[in-house]
Amino acid sequence: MNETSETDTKRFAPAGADRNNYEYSGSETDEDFSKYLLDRMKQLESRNTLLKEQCDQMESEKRYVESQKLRFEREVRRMQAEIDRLKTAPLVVATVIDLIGTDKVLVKSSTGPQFLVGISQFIDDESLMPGATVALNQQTLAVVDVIPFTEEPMVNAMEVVDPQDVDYDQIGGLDEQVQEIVESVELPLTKPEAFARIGISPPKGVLLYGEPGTGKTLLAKAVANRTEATFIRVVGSELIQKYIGDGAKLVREIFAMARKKAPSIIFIDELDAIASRRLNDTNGADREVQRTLMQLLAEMDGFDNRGEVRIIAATNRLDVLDPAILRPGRFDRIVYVPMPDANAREMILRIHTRNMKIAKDIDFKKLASLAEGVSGADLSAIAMEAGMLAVREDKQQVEMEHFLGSVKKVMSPIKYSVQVTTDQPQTMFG
Ligand SMILES: Nc1ncnc2c1ncn2[C@@H]1O[C@H](COP(=O)(O)OP(=O)(O)OP(=O)(O)O)[C@@H](O)[C@H]1O
Repeated sequence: MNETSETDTKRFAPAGADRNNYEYSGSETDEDFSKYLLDRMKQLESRNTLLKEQCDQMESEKRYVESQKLRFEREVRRMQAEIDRLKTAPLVVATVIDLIGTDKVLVKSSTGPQFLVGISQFIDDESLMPGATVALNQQTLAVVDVIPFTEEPMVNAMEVVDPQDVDYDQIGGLDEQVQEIVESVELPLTKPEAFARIGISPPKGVLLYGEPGTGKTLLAKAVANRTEATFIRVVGSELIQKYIGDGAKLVREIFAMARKKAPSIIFIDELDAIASRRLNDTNGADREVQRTLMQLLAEMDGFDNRGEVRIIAATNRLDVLDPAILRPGRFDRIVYVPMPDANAREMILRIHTRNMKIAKDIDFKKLASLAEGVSGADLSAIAMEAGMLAVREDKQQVEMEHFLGSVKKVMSPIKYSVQVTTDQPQTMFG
């Protein structure tokens, strides 16, 4: 320690002494100096520990930040993909009309015009056939996808009814109408050669019109049963309301299905919902109705009169129908289905009580005259209600009094509604 240099002496100067002017005099002991060094080492060690701890903490923060970075990078990639997806141009939907050679196809776009377009190499040749629905690239109009044919939405819009038990003898008072239906629907399906022999085309469609519950559906079911045809029932209002935007497509699919299941009868109930006269100020809903109607007209124009698909439509409002639907070649048989007169009412009551146990003295004539102004559906309700009264009284058979009670019950809403309509103006105008 005696050889300690001048700088060292300055550095080891005791605390509190003036370090620059300090002269090592040799009076300080080596012991003091070792103590000083020990203190200094302890200080440095604790400082080192502290820095190590800080370093560990920084390391773990770094790892956390790195994992966050990865997470955000993934999120950015996902958002980018979403933006790209949203930016891609929509595909145009079209129907294949014909295949031209191996690499061209004639399509009719959903907006109307026809195009001769190319086919993407990824398209399976087998699925590309006339009638298939395809997606076209918006710029090149090349076919990029074949949309699978689905019967699913249609199954809900229409009913394939089994009209097993309905026959003409269950229809009361509509002999003329039955005759019309036999000529225009039954015979073309069962004896097409008779028409060919004479050289005339049977009507494609029959339009039944009349009040609700007068037997229009019943007529259609009976003819379907006679001809053993598939009976497809479509309700016009459902076509529009339930399948907004899809009405036209459904009409197409319904006809496709009818052809597949031929012989078949398409029964369009509430035709007025899709075929009412067009108004000038067309809103979205009207346009939808129009598209559906146009598709119906196109389908009717497109199929062969002598084919095995017949159309029967029904409406309560002939007056609101678009004249286009009544043009020759479409619904060219228009049949009025009237409310039953007294004779018809008697007949309908007899039909609906056929399978009931009734007393021998039932005066059907009297019941029919009492039930003036009621429809076939009401008469069916009268028979059912009389049966219910007999059951309630635990009777062995249905008596005249039950029928009288039931006529009164079923008639009361009719009387009420007549009263309301005649009373109303009086109340309104004092
Ligand atoms: N002429 C009739 N002969 C026998 N039963 C009838 C007759 N008319 C109606 N009915 C009875 O009323 C029920 C309902 O009739 P249907 O569904 O055929 O009426 P619709 O004219 O098609 O009515 P909507 O216009 O409301 O569709 C039938 O199932 C049948 O029981």
